[in-house]
Amino acid sequence: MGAGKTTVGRLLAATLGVTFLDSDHAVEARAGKPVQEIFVDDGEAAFRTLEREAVAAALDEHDGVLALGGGAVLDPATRALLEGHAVVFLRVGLSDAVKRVGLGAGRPLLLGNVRARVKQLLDERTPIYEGLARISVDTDGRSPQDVAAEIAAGLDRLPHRTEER
Ligand SMILES: Nc1ncnc2c1ncn2[C@@H]1O[C@H](COP(=O)(O)OP(=O)(O)OP(=O)(O)O)[C@@H](O)[C@H]1O
Ligand SMILES: O=C(O)C1=C[C@@H](O)[C@@H](O)[C@H](O)C1
Ligand SMILES: [Mg+2]
Repeated sequence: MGAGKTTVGRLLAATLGVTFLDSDHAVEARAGKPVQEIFVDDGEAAFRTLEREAVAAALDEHDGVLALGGGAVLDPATRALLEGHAVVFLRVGLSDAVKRVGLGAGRPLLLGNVRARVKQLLDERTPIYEGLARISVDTDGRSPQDVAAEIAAGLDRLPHRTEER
């Protein structure tokens, strides 16, 4: 959270001239309410089910840049579906992440002590993100435009890019 997936993903799609989709927005469209309301009304497990379905549909139907919710890759089925895709990991350190998410509004998993929760999530998830990524980009102290430009250059260098999307 706060890595900049939504912000950078949108910029990258514009740079590449392709469409942009965010899995959180797709889940919200399916549920008819914001992510944090799904967590409160229905619980995290219900959110994760909707997220798994939304990501699977997006990978099947959408041909542009897909920004994933921060926890989407915790699901083994989602990880399997991402194989062969040009997965990008936006690396962010604790300090920049905390600055970017502020009080954590709209991010239910950060409720309570934002800094401690961000640290815990980064520690738990970084190995998973690193294991999936074809491209990793450091984002600390850099603008979203700069990060998007580095990803676009990295995609150009990936082998068999056209077959893999
Ligand atoms: N490289 C950056 N430098 C500074 N601020 C950034 C950068 N990238 C994103 N931001 C800002 O950080 C905040 C969080 O970014 P964003 O919502 O894109 O993160 P996210 O990874 O999509 O988070 P989530 O997992 O909650 O969906 C936004 O206010 C955004 O403008
Ligand atoms: O990191 C997470 O688990 C989450 C990140 C957000 O994108 C949302 O998908 C939701 O708030 C959960
Ligand atoms: Mg996002």
